[in-house]
Amino acid sequence: MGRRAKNKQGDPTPIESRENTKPSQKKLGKRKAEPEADESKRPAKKVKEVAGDSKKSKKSVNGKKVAKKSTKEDLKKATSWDEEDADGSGDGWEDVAENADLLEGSDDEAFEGFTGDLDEFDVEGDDSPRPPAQELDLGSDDEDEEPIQLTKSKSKKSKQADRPLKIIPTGSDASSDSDEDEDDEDGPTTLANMEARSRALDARALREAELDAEELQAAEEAGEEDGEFDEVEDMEDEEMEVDGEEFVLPTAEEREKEKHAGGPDVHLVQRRMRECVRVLGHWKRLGEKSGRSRSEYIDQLVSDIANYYGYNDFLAEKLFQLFPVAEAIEFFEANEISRPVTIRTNTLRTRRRDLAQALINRGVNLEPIGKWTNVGLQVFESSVPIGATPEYLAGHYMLQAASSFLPVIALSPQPNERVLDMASAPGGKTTHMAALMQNTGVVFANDANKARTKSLTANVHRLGCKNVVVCSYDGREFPKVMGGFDRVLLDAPCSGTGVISKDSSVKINKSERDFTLLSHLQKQLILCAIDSVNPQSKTGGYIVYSTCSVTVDENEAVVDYALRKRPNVTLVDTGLEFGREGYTRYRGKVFDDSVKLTRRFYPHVHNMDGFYVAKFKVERRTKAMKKDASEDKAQEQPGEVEEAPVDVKFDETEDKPYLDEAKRRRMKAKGLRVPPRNPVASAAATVKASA
Ligand SMILES: C[S@@+](CC[C@H](N)C(=O)[O-])C[C@H]1O[C@@H](n2cnc3c(N)ncnc32)[C@H](O)[C@@H]1O
Repeated sequence: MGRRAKNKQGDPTPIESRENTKPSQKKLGKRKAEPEADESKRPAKKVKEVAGDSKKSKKSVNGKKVAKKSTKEDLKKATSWDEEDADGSGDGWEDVAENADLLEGSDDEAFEGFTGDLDEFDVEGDDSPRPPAQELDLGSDDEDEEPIQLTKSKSKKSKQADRPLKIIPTGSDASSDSDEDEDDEDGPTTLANMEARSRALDARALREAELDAEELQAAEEAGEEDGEFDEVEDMEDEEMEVDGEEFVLPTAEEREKEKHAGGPDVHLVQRRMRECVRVLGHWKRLGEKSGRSRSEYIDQLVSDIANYYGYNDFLAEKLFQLFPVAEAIEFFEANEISRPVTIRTNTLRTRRRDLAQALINRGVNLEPIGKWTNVGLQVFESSVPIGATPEYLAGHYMLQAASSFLPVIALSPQPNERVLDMASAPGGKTTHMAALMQNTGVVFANDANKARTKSLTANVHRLGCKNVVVCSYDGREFPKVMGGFDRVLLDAPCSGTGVISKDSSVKINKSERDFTLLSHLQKQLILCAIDSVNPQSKTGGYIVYSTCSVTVDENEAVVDYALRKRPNVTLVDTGLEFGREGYTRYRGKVFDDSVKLTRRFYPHVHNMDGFYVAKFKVERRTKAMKKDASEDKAQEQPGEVEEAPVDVKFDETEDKPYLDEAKRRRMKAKGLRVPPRNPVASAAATVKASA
């Protein structure tokens, strides 16, 4: 079976953006049409954008070098949070796209600039928390309210006009509302009709997605046995010729030569990518004719993707493998575009409609994100910096990526519960949970990085969360430190491959070793998170595991590991209305069938950061479970599944190389002489972890 076919995943998402179903040739074609001067600089520019260290950037096209693969040895450095905010200075800027126009202004500047009167925002005392967020309904429940004219949104062209208009809407809420949705399209958007407008957009997107899906299906059924998009047939002959010459795929040697000569011309790269996508998408018809193997085309395409978008070869291939060929290009393209700026209303301080009104009055052009959240607002443009408004300073909202609402919605913490946020800084999700719990119960907000707890604490105070206790332990010390929680959120440290659009350094600084170490840390943390839950909780007994990464090693592999090591947990529905199913098979790995209950989110599909969410229910351990675990073990394929001891946390032999590595790092940090690595042990660890 071809590589693409192996990797292909069915699309369970009810809606996909129109872009998602377009073959990538179009996108690449568009690039071709762009001015040459800009184009030739593009890869180098991308690399230059890498935060803070343009010298890292080396190898590229046209003689420009793109950065060497990272040689970071340190797991800490492998994670996205350190690079983002190692000094904890990112107060309130949790997971937010860097959009200079909208977000400019540091916190300090913002405080200096604040001269307003907080009373005007009708801030309720913290002692009388607002009703739970679920009860808020923007617009429709308040017909007497004076409609607020969003004149700006009608008269000005949004800066986001070139992107899919909305963050992905839900598929389930469109059809029944269609009449009302269509209604009064041309009138001004008011707070009263905002929700309906939002639904209308959702409904339209659904209809378009359905049409796209139908078209796609029709195209597939129309005889393209290859199973990929077939809309370029007419262009076939034209495309096969490049500058009057027939396109010929370079050999591996030619590719090497080309690299040594300083990299290919950017136009050549574009053309080749287009050709490779086209041939791979029509393999039966075009592949055989080419006389080359599918893997030769794939190697060329991956190499060109790395070059064109500025990734190291390893990461380009790793991400490429996640998708069918044409979709992979969509993913890489989406990583070049910022996601929409979004804010979360802090319902401990205000209501969404009041916040919207206050911000509209300040010249902010915004809309509800979509029906799936009743606290989110998408900011299209603003004449004031969104991170420095009086409302921001008064804690009426958190600048927060839409994707990071998802794990909290899935966990759904209830009032009066005892909740652990195991890796919580800078606190976007902690403060969301505190609000859902209406400032009752207690949220233990933990983060191993003490520096980052500063911004966490600042946010907790700013947003008026009174039920939060901040602490700083290594998450792996739980439940020894504390256990018996009703719910636990593990928003795990990860590689950040879902947030490349906001941190492009990920493109070049992640190596295979980083993924190995991260996956191992995540596996350790998830077991500790599970063990910290009180299985007898009357109201809960849940854990949510999430990452802002799209790799399988950090997501399904971790979840599957937890299922194997802890027979007392089961995956349950996340309750999220959209998102693709988690993989149950991936490149020879087979995961538990229930892993399909987990959800994946992608920039090119949902117009959100790449994200992953899994929800577990934790039950009491019974003797039968222990027995089952050993029976399961007996049935395991040799070499495929690790031992699943119920009482033992980690297999020390298996973990020894990692533990040694951690010890080396600690010694290094203390300035002690570090013993040389045991090459046999490290190699064994790498082999085992990648098996
Ligand atoms: C993805 S960020 C968390 C973002 C946070 N949940 C939020 O919503 O604002 C991951 C966090 O894990 C923390 N971390 C890394 N290793 C950890 C460990 N072993 N135990 C606990 N926290 C850890 C990092 O300091 C980082 O703040």
